[in-house]
Formats: sequence, C-alpha cells, structure tokens
Amino acid sequence: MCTAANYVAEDHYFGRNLDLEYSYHEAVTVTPRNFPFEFRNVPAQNTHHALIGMATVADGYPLYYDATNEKGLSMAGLNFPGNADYKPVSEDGTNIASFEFIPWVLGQFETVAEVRDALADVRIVDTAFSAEFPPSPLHWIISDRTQSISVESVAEGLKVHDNPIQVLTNNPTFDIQLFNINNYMNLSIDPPEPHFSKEIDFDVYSRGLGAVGLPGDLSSMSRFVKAAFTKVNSVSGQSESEAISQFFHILGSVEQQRGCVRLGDKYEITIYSSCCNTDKGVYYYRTYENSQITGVDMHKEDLDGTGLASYPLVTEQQILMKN
Ligand SMILES: C[C@H](CCC(=O)NCCS(=O)(=O)O)[C@H]1CC[C@H]2[C@@H]3[C@H](O)C[C@@H]4C[C@H](O)CC[C@]4(C)[C@H]3C[C@H](O)[C@]12C
Repeated sequence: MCTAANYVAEDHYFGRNLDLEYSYHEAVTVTPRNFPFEFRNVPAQNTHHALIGMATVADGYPLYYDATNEKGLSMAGLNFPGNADYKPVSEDGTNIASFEFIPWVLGQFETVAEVRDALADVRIVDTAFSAEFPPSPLHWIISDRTQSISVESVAEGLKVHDNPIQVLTNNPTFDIQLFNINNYMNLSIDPPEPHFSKEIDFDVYSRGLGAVGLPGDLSSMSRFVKAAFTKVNSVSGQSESEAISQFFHILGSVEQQRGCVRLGDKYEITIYSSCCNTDKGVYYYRTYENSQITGVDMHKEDLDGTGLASYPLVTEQQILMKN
C-alpha cells in the first residue's frame, strides 16, 4: 500500500509513503536536462526539464517511483493491482510504456492542465523495461501547486480524474475512492453537536469526538479517508521546517508499522516517506528505521549536465545523544 499527497503552505510540497515488504534499491536520483531520455515508441527527449525523485537506476535508466521537475510538476506511481490494464502498442496515438510515464510527462510539461491536454492522445502500453523489471500495475497522481489529477489505465481505456482531495492510495478505482468520502461527510475537527436524540444526555467527554468513525486501519480505502481528513484539515506555519514537519505528519497518519500487515513470511512497512519542496527542488525523506529527515537539493547538481546523480538512502537510525 502506498499513499501520496499534494500540499501547499508558503511553498508547494508533494510526497508519498512507499509501503512494501521489500526494496528495489531505490535512491534519490537527479536527472539533468541533457540526459537523453529514450522512449521505446516515441521520440527521445534529448533536452528536457530536470527531475528529482526516488528511482531504481537500471542499465543507466532512472525508473522513477515519484518525482518532481524543475517547474514544480510532480508525479507518483502507486500500486493498482487487478485494475491497471496496459495496452498493446498500436499504430496510432502516443504509446508510452508504464515505466516511461513519469519521465515522459515530467520531461516536457509544467502544469497539470498541459498534461491533461496531452493525455487525450496517450496509450499506456504493456512494454517491459526488461525481463527483470516487467510492467508494474500502477496508477498515478500528477500535481502542480494548484491542482491534481489521477490517471488510471483500465480495461475501458485511459481515465483522467480530477482529484480535488489531492491524495492517492491504491485500489479500488479512483471514482469509487472519491465516492466513498461521502460516507464521512459528518466527521469534524470540532466537538460534536448531539443529533442522535433529544432524549439522551450526551457528554463530550474527550477531545477528538468530532472525528469518531474516521478509519484507522491500513486498507487502501481507509487510508484514503484518513489521509484526506488529515491533509484537508492540516494547519502549518509557513516556514520550511514547519511545513515539512506537517507534511511528514500527514503521511505518518497512514504509515505502516511492521507486524500489522502480514504477507506470507514478511510484513509490509513504510519503506520511505518523501516530501519534495517543489519550488526549491529539494527532496526530503525518512526511512522506516531512520527518523531523521535527509535532503537532496537538485540545484546543487549540474542541471545542464548529462549524467544521473544518485544518492543511496541513509537507512540507519540517527540518534542524538545528549549526555
Ligand atoms: C510497489 C510500489 C508501489 C507500492 C505500493 O503501492 N504498494 C502497495 C501494495 S498493494 O496495493 O497493497 O498491493 C511500486 C511504486 C513504483 C514501482 C516501481 C517503478 O514503477 C519503477 C520500476 C518499473 C518497472 O516496470 C518495475 C520495477 C519498478 C522498480 C517498480 C516496482 C514497484 O512496482 C514500485 C516500487
């Protein structure tokens, strides 16, 4: 399971939890403007926007999980098993393999509106990157400072949904996730007013009673509601430190603790949580065992270069002893 969110304080932030029971040796990876982005069925982008995000680099190619470009456009792929349906390559339209979708979008566009227009012609195709990396069943959230869309390649074709909550989790399809929010419209950050009955003397005995009924389990639909409630009600100061802290708390509201979701002999955990300041091009992350925030600044790299810069995750706990 995974959760992604888009958030605006003074600056614009985008990030995600990657929830999984294993790792693909992901690293924070900067792709500079002149790294040649090759695509299997459409022309290469030899010059493009620079990107920063989390990727597995395979055969010199950045397989991005989530990324932001230097214009602030951001995108994340989340598991969508049983629903993702990629198509065979066809003569017409723009055929983009699932593993190419993030670089193809972030390489050339600046806003969600531009992406939405371009997607009218796009087919997500079932081409594998390699035998080792077959297509993963994904759907995507694409965000800029003002709006988000969810993109789903399903049996009926490519669906582009407005995402007014600006959160994405996993199954089911996004239209159902959004409809399900209706069931929680009574939740509130304020103390509840008794509507149950005039005959009963209710006692507001605890803080937080306005949100009784907010799901706390780790299923995808529940995480969507929990992350949505936390994010849309989030209040943070405008400083970088306050905004990042708040963003990690939003993701923390739906993180996975080892032991709560069993998958055979393993447990799903939040491998990393990320928060990219898309205005400044700084990618922050924490890992399951490293609660310290680590950052990589794309503007410290040679963005006019041709080579990838990849920073393996710092996964060891950093403890500040005071005596
Ligand atoms: C599994 C990851 C998503 C995490 C997630 O949503 N888990 C929930 C599981 S579930 O809902 O409960 O089933 C996804 C996100 C990005 C994916 C990776 C990226 O797409 C980059 C490459 C793409 C290649 O085609 C496959 C390997 C891969 C390296 C992908 C492996 C895997 O599918 C990743 C890591």
